[in-house]
Amino acid sequence: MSPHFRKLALIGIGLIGSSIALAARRQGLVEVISIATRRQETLDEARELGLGDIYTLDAAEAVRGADLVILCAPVGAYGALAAAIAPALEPGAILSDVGSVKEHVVKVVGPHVPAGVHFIPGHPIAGTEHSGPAAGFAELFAGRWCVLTPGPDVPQAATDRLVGFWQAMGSMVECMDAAHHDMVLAITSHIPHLVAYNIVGTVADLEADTKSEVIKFSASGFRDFTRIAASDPVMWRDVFLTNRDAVLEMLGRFLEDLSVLQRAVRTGDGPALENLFTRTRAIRRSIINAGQETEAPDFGRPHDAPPAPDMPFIREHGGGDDA
Ligand SMILES: NC(=O)C1=CN([C@@H]2O[C@H](COP(=O)(O)OP(=O)(O)OC[C@H]3O[C@@H](n4cnc5c(N)ncnc54)[C@H](O)[C@@H]3O)[C@@H](O)[C@H]2O)C=CC1
Ligand SMILES: O=C(O)C(=O)Cc1ccc(O)cc1
Repeated sequence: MSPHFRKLALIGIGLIGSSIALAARRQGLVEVISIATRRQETLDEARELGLGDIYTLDAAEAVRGADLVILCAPVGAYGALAAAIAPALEPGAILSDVGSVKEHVVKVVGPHVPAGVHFIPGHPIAGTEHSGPAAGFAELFAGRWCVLTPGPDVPQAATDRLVGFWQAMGSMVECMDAAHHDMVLAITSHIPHLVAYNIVGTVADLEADTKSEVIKFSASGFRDFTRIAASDPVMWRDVFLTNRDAVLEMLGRFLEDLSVLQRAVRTGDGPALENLFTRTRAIRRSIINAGQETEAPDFGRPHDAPPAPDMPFIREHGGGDDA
């Protein structure tokens, strides 16, 4: 099944939309890229960066004649966007997205999808704390997972085509149920971001003199949190508004475990602390050994940076039979 598309429409052109534009173009996966944004300023920036071929403020106009449409805006905008583009979607087209939550997307986009259009929600588990059209880079998806959550009515051939598209951009692809995705991502991505926003927020609320001391002497642990807590406020607001149940479920467990740790610290329970820290160190090592992370993550390369030195990774792990 060819991962090649005639016309790719990207609705929203921030970090993820621009990275798809650059990667799809570099891999020769599309003939024409049309880009729609809400604001003229963002559209002008995308044009200056040469990310596409057609630029418009009208999302319906952008999707006309497209055989692949990917929503790349914050998930809170998806319902209105789906309603706007629905009448212009071509029969046989694939409609997908990149949102960090999936059940909500199925709920707000699904009802607008016309018969004959194949709706396959997606989520590349790859990103940085940067946003906007200039933040994207073609290697963003290399060696990273992309989750697809096709419904039962989607023809296998359409799913295979989209799997091929992501693999050709270097991703490893897995299909799963939307609710399962949301539960897994709540603990692996959403709660870590909430914790980072919280710890940096705690520092932000300290008295001025203590705060400047913290910033002056911040060790790498706190600095790592500040990177995550610099992530896009609107995007993350929407994640927590739309994945509420799974986040609350996982937050409940997290707080229970934090209470256990609090008790261990209060009672001076060294073995309990050492035991946990030994188990968590093993998790980090298993992630490194699985090849999903390097000791020094290379997030945030600018879009015009030279190809990442680990690009052969694409051939080893992506574009193969991971789906
Ligand atoms: N930032 C990250 O690391 C990752 C983000 N995602 C998902 O990708 C999507 C886009 O995120 P980013 O590219 O990081 O965001 P971004 O903030 O860099 O870009 C979003 C773009 O969406 C457009 N937009 C914003 N509001 C809109 C509206 N109301 N209607 C139409 N267009 C609108 C604008 O063109 C804006 O540039 C989100 O749904 C997010 O959950 C998925 C994986 C990683
Ligand atoms: O920058 C980071 O550390 C991230 O965690 C990037 C990220 C953000 C949101 C997603 O849905 C997937 C990946």
